[in-house]
Amino acid sequence: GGKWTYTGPHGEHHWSKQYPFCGGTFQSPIDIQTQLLSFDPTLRPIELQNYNLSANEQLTLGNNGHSVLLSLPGKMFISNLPHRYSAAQLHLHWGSSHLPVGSEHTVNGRQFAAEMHVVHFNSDNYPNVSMAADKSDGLAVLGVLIEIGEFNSAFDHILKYINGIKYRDDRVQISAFNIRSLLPVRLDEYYRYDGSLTTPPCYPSVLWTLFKSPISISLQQFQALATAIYSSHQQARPPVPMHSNFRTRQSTDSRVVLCSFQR
Ligand SMILES: NS(=O)(=O)c1c(F)c(F)c(S(=O)(=O)CCO)c(N[C@H]2CCc3ccccc32)c1F
Ligand SMILES: [Zn+2]
Repeated sequence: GGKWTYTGPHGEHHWSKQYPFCGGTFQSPIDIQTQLLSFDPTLRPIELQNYNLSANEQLTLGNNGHSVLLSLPGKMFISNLPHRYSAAQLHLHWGSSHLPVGSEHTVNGRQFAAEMHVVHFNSDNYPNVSMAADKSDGLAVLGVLIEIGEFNSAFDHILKYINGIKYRDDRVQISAFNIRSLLPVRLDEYYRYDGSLTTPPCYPSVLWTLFKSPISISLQQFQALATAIYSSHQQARPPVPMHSNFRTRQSTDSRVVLCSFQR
């Protein structure tokens, strides 16, 4: 991406100067206020196809200076949305080792340690994620809240390679695995709203699905993520650690957040 950052002179309060949508409507993330949720019985359990990738496939794990990204094959898709939404990539947002709160979405003001986003694009209407990114029906992102707790062996498929992508534009090839194992057990309980990319260009093009159940990773796994990664290139001086790569909460305005569950 461009030269935007999360703090300083190119931080989020300056994004809208170069990326006008960042100052617009339908922005993400937001605080999910559970008292204001509207139950929608048409919100069915999320159905995922071809998420169980085999170990002899390879995926690219990379550092783009803003996040840690895992490329995903387009054969993975969500099958019960208004269009087929095919997977493009997943990436993470996290806090810092001193402040282990770094989720983008919050629930009743509670910020979680981290958040994972699985980015999909409308492959019925567009050839790739870049062409879909600025279209109102272009993207569907699955959000997973991450808290500190039990060791997460599924996450270790990614975290064990973290020292190979320390610097901006580092990339490694990793063995694929069952991406479903990164998601919570309950795919039937989620929040749904219309929002945006949480990074520039902030296009209001995202159908957000945020699962109610957080997943857990261990403190050691979190610390590895929070301390291993730099936003700067390997040869850059001084090195710029990457942490707290989350956008602050945006106003919900007149949007109503739907939920797939009662109680
Ligand atoms: N939190 S989020 O889900 O809104 C989100 C990000 F947080 C994020 F960092 C990225 S990015 O590609 O790493 C950085 C510039 O878009 C994307 N990238 C997506 C969106 C647009 C686009 C276009 C081509 C390839 C990937 C992406 C993203 F969708
Ligand atoms: Zn994201």
